[in-house]
Amino acid sequence: MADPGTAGTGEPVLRLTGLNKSFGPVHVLHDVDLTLRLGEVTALVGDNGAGKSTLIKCIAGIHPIDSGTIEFDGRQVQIGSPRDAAALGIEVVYQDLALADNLDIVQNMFLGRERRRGLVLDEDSMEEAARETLARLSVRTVKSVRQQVASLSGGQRQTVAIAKAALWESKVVILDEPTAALGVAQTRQVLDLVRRLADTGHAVVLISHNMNDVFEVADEITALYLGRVAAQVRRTDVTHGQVVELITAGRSGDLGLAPATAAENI
Ligand SMILES: Nc1ncnc2c1ncn2[C@@H]1O[C@H](COP(=O)(O)OP(=O)(O)OP(=O)(O)O)[C@@H](O)[C@H]1O
Repeated sequence: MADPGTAGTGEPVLRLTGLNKSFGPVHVLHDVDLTLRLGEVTALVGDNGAGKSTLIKCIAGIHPIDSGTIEFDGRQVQIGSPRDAAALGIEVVYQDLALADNLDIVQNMFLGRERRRGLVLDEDSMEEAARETLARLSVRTVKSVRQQVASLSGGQRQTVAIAKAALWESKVVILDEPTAALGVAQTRQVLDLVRRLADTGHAVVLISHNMNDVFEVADEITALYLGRVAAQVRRTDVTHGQVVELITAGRSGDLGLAPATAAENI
């Protein structure tokens, strides 16, 4: 029987309990529980409108929550702004990547958080840190950290955005459909990077509609259905078909879920 939120082996870093979020009369998230663990990739899946973006925006401090608790590193926290999220070590890579084309990789990785020595930018230190981060993540697809982002391929841009998120001693990195616009080879590279991000100690959330990506790289799968957690299960405990059922019907008949994890009474 699946045991939501406790089956993983990594250390829990972020725990959401009973999270609710409405926009006016529209109740979007219902009593959402979610545990993220260091060293693990949690795939967040769900149909269009299931509430994935809303959930990550609550974690990222963009949407205030209506009720529920957020624990980070074992203590209860309030995340009132993206700045609060970043201070805790939560980074989000949105689909637009938020990279500046006219700047190089180093400038992008430090955009808005530049290092200075006195009044001048400490270019050497930033360049070194950018190189180190890319090396730690075994990124070999980027030739020079002084390359302009405008000249990079889609996969390289995604790589830079992910490395940027890993630069800030972040503990939780949330990736919104990182492979959506990529071809086969670049998808492969980005999935490898997602895995390495977890292997270097981060808790990674991967939002994806692609079951192959999910099964390739996730440790844990959380399925949202109409704003409720239909299941949080180990990837090795489920089949593609069962996850598709969770996404499309909010339950899977042949999956032995504890009652609390089944999206009942919807
Ligand atoms: N600012 C808002 N005001 C009102 N309703 C909203 C707002 N943001 C999201 N919603 C509603 O919340 C529900 C969940 O949307 P959300 O974007 O979180 O889903 P999603 O799972 O990310 O979908 P997709 O896969 O299409 O991105 C939808 O019904 C959407 O219309």
